[in-house]
Amino acid sequence: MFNKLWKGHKPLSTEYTKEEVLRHPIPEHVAIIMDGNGRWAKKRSLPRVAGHYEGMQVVRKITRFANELGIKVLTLYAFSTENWKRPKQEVDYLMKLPEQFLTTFLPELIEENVNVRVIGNRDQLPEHTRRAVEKAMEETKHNTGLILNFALNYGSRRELTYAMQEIAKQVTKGQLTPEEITEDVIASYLMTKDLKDPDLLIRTSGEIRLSNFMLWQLAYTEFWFTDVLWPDFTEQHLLQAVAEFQQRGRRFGGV
Ligand SMILES: Cc1cc(N2CCCCCC2)n2ncc(-c3ccc(F)cc3)c2n1
Repeated sequence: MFNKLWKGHKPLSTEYTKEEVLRHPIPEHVAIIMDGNGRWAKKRSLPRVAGHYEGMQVVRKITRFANELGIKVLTLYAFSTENWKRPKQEVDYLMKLPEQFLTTFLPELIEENVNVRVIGNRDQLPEHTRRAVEKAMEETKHNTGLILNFALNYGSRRELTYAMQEIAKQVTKGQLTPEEITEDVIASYLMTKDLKDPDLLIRTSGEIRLSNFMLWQLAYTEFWFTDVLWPDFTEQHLLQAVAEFQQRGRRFGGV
């Protein structure tokens, strides 16, 4: 696969302050493809899993800062349906991270009124992983602060395929006519049915593709790419992404 690197993004040229960013509307839903963890480790002659571990620390830091900024939903692409193809040792390590993250940070997340959610196919997760995420979802389901939404074993095409199958069943049963299949009906069959679409998508590490992530939901989302590797992503990078989002005039297809 020809990996076209995103050269359009200059290094952090303009420093933004939290106060400046808070003077303008904050994107309600920010989605992040947290890429570059393996490369971060390779640059330091470390094993790939060291990059994943470091990336997990950044998840905590950025979650806290997103909450401070008043972002309502933060969706993080933690594991795709394609990631099962990675070496078994790496997949086994990755499947331990949800548990490790929640064991360490769930008390703080509860303290900060964060509502943990997961989109993706949980049936295929190891029992210990599924148990950890379902416990966190249960223990935070009444929290009304930031929705921290992990995409875990998530694939957009699988999500769309399942939605179409369920809608077709409704039509077969005579409970839905083809004319009644509207965009809102389709959206109501997606895993993100309770969430508004992302306003801003961030992808790190210079890759410029969606990688089977929220293909329906990102129809009108602003994209912000950076060459920064996820383990090096800081609050200042999030401020820059939000500030640049605020400077763009979104038209939702209009003029
Ligand atoms: C598989 C995986 C990988 C993972 N990485 C760390 C971040 C960079 C991306 C790859 C590695 N992180 N980070 C946090 C979680 C997680 C998932 C669900 C949950 F409820 C709580 C935490 C996670 N899960």
